[in-house]
Amino acid sequence: MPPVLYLASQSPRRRQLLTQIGVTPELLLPDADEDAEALETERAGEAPRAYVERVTLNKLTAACARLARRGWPVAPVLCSDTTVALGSRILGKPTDEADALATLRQLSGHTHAVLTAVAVAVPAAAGWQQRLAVSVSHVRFAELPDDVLRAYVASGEPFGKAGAYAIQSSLAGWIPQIEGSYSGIMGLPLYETTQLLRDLGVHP
Ligand SMILES: Cc1cn([C@H]2C[C@H](O)[C@@H](COP(=O)(O)OP(=O)(O)OP(=O)(O)O)O2)c(=O)[nH]c1=O
Repeated sequence: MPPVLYLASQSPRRRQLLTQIGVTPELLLPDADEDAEALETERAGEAPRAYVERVTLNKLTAACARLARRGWPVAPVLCSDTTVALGSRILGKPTDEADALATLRQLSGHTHAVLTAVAVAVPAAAGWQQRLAVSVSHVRFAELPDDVLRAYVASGEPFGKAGAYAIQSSLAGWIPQIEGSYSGIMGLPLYETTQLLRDLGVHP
């Protein structure tokens, strides 16, 4: 029997969030020789929204190709990407401790945007039907003391996270205000995801 949904994501948070809305996905993780980072390459001058949409559709296309290559049963596929933007500047995942510290210092005392795109492909008569939605949230950080930032970076928490932080971590203690979607900031906007899955007849 094919699964209800494949989740093409290495993020344990996305799996946890999908489970929260009653979907237990089958994981469709990249093969060892796939270059997942290449799908997230930035283009000079590209706006954050265009970037997050393009990367998410890249992930989806790669996931559908993976399914076909493996000969796994055909079923709907879901992908997502989270991008942090300070104005028009994209703040990606930190490359090392210095980069994480520099990123967090830029966020300190300011409001930034968190954009999460979610895309779903469903099997159709000719290939796949694709749909995408984007959730945009705003997060305000208080002034972050340097000793707090240094300890946070030393904890390892920033790595693998867009913008070098997680809202579901201790740094939440320095966020006086968010506007938008808490689940979207974490990595999968549950309202938009539910709407897409309902529209496509995947999940009630
Ligand atoms: C801003 C923010 C990001 N994040 C995480 C969500 C994502 O996992 C990560 C952004 O990287 P993504 O490239 O969106 O996702 P990923 O590489 O972890 O997983 P995959 O591409 O396989 O789906 O940052 C949080 O967990 N909390 C936050 O508050």
